[in-house]
Amino acid sequence: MFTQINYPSRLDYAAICQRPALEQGQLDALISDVFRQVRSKGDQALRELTATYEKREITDILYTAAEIEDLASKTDIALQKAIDHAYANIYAFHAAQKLVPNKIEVNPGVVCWQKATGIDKVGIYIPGGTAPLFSTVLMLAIPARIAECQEVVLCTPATHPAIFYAAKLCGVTKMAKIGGSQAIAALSLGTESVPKVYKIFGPGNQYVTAAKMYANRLGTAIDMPAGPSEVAVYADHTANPAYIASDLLSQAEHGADSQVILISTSSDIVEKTITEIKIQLAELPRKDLAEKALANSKFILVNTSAEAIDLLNEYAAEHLILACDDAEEFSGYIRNAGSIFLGNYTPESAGDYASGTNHTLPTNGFARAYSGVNLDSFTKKITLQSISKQGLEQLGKTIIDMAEAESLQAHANAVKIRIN
Ligand SMILES: NC(=O)c1ccc[n+]([C@@H]2O[C@H](COP(=O)([O-])OP(=O)(O)OC[C@H]3O[C@@H](n4cnc5c(N)ncnc54)[C@H](O)[C@@H]3O)[C@@H](O)[C@H]2O)c1
Ligand SMILES: N[C@H](CO)Cc1c[nH]c[nH+]1
Ligand SMILES: [Zn+2]
Repeated sequence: MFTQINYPSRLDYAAICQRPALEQGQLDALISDVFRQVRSKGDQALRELTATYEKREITDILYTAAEIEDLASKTDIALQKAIDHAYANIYAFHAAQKLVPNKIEVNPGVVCWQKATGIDKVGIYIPGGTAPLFSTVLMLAIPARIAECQEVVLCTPATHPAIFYAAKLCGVTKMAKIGGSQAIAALSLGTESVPKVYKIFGPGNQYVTAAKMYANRLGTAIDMPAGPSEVAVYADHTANPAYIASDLLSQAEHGADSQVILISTSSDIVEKTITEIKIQLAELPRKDLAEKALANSKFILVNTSAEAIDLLNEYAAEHLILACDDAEEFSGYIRNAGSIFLGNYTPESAGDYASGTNHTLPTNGFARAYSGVNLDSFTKKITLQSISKQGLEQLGKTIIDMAEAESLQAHANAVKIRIN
C-alpha cells in the first residue's frame, strides 16, 4: 500500500524526497504542442483541445454575466453561508498583510520608502478535473481584490455553482470555460476571447503546473509551481493515530499522484495509524484515488526528533502537520514547508477551506525556495525617494566616489551638477 522505511540514513533522503511524476519528455512535448496550437489558432484551439482532453464541447469561451448570475444562484444556501464565513476569514488574514507605509530618513534630507501596487492583469486557475475546487476562487480572488488588481480572468473546467457564487462574492466578472494546459496557454498568450495577463496564479495537476512553468519561460510571471497536493505529518507519542490517518487521507484523496508522508519517533503510532488508515479508507468515495496516492507514500520511523527535523527540512512539504508535544517550539526548527499546522486540533483541511491562510502552496520540494500565495504575490513594490539639496550635499561625495570608481562619469556628473 505504501513504503515503510525504518531508521533511514541521510543517504536515503534523496529517494524519500522523490514525488511521483509524469515522464518529463512526453509532458514537455505535450505542453509545447498545446502552446503552439493556442498561438496559431486562438479560441478555435481552445475548443479543439477541450474536446480532446476533456470530451467537452464549448462554443463561447467566456461565460456571459447572465450565465454567471444564474449558475451562482443555484448554490445551496447552507453552502453560501459556509463560503461567506470562509471569505471573511481569508479576507481578514490577507488584508492584514498590507504594507504599512514607512518612510525612512536614512541620512538627514534623504528619505526612502516603498509603495505596493496591484498587478494590473492577473489570471487565476481554478482546478476542476476530478473535484470542483471553488475554495480556490476565494484563495486567489480575495488577495487579488485586496491588492486592487485591475483585471482578473478566471479559468476553470468546472461548472459547480459554488465556483460562480464565490467568483461573484469576490467581484470576478471575466470567467472562461477552459481548463488544463490550454487555459494556461490562453492566459499567457491571449486569444480572441481570453485576455493575455501579466501573471498566472493557481494550483493544478501536473499538466497545469508544467504549463505554468512553460508560460514563465515565455515571460509571463507565475505564482509558483503548485502541483499535486502533499502532506507530511510529524507525530510523536502524544499524537492521535485516528487524526493522523484522517489528515493523510485528506490529501491522498486529491489525486493518484498525491503523496503523503508520516514521520514518527514511535513505532506504536505508526502501526496504529496504518490500522486507522485501512478503516477510514474503506469509507471514502474517492477510495480509488486515495489508494493510488498511498502507493506513492512513505511511513518513516526515525530515532530522534532531530532526525525528523532534518528529513522534514529536506522534504519541504507543501503542508506539514506537527502532531507532537510543544508543536509551536518544534515549528521553530522548520525552515522548509509551505504551511504548518500545529497540534492535534489543527487539521490541514482547516487551511484548505476556512481558517484564513492560503491553500495555494508550493509542492514537489519548491517550498525550499518559494512561499505560498499571499497578498504580496498580487503586488509589486515600487521604491520611492526624495532628497533635499542639503541631503544631496551630504550624500554626494559617496555617490561621486563610487560612480568614478565604476568608471561611470555621467553618474557622478548628475550629482556634481546639482551640488557644485
Ligand atoms: N498545490 C496546491 O496549492 C494545490 C491546491 C489545490 C489543488 N491542488 C492539486 O490540483 C490538482 C487538480 O487536478 P485535477 O486534475 O483535478 O484538475 P485540473 O483542473 O488541475 O486539471 C484538469 C485538466 O487537466 C487536463 N488534462 C487531464 N488529463 C490530461 C492529459 N492526459 N493530457 C492533457 N491534459 C490533461 C484537462 O484539460 C483537465 O480539464 C490536484 O493534483 C490537486 O492535488 C494543488
Ligand atoms: N489541499 C489543497 C492544496 O494542496 C487545497 C484544497 C482545496 N480543496 C481542498 N483542498
Ligand atoms: Zn486539500
